[in-house]
Amino acid sequence: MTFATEEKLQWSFELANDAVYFASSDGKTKYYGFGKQAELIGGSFDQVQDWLVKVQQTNPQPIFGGFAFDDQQIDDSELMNGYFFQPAVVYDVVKQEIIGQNIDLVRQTQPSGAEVLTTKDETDWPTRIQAAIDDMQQNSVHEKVVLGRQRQITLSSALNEGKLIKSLQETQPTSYHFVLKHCGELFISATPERLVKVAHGQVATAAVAGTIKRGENRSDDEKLADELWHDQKNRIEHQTVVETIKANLQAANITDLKFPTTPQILKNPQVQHLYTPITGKLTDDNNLLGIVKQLHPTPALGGKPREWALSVISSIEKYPRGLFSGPVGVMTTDGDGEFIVGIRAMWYRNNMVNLFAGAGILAGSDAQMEYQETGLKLLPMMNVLKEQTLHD
Ligand SMILES: C=C(O[C@@H]1C=C(C(=O)O)C=C[C@H]1O)C(=O)O
Repeated sequence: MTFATEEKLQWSFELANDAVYFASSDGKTKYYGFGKQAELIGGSFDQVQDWLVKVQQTNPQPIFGGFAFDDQQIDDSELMNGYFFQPAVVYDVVKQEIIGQNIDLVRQTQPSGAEVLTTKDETDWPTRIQAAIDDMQQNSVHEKVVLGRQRQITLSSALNEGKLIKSLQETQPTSYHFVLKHCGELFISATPERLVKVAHGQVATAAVAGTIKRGENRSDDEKLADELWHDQKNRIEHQTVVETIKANLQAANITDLKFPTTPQILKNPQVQHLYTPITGKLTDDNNLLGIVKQLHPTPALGGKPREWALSVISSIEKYPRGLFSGPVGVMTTDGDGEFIVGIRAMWYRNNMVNLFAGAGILAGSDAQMEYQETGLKLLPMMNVLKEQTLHD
């Protein structure tokens, strides 16, 4: 039997009530899942762990989903407060394997793509984040907080979901892709950031923090990368993330930690980041979700100290984040799996989307420059929306 084409899999999203698409930037993982044989809404790390064991005892098949960033609730959502499900069928594109009940994938007539009708930004964001900058200038123990903003967009019609996945692949080829659909809501992310991958006892994570724009040409781009690499503010911001991840991995009993001593540069079409890959070994007294619980939120998404940063985030940000900047991903059956950080993201429902972007704020931050940086981080999803109206 021939394996389904990706085009067919993408088009099948439209029909499914519950669906998922997850692809890693290294090309080693690519799944499409449809239908639902089990679900858990809004579970804590421990509840998801218990549920996972139970569900996979009955059906040893992959589970997909995500944890909300924090405890703040989004009232009108069944997806954004945390959602996990086990699809009835999973198409493993890399292995060309079908896991679960084979279903008939029928090519649908696609709706025409959605057009952007109105856009609302939080233009008062720089003024609001200034309070956090002032606080950090006065209290040196308050080192870093990542503050986010949302762009609310109304669309002329529903999103064309087949086109959406194709656009992610074409416009964000160097990112992870994650699309989670449940009852008419979608969470979409084209993130550069892995939270943790566990495969055969090996643990891989990374610090991604510190950002600069891309250059107009190669030499300009290299100059900007060099500027980022030598910039004190960005290096401190990055080092905070590296040190915290290392300490948390040690606390999670991960051994054999390996990482380069200076950061590398990670390039996406819109921005470049400081990047430090970190690897280690899993010991018997922990597992994938245990590590996620220990790491989340890293200071790349929360801040340092963690509890202070979380309280600043909930008081300064206007709306709860939901899955934005939360751990989202897949858990396969043998304890392996991968969680990424749900950034460069948007939430769709009822012809509306919220786009999300945040930036690491330090005592030395300039609020207006951070606003511009978040503007660049909104571009991946803006580009995906733009593609909705283009003809194939
Ligand atoms: C919070 C976001 O990005 C995070 C913040 C970064 C920074 O401030 O330099 C870089 C990468 C991410 O860890 C986002 O994209 O929304």
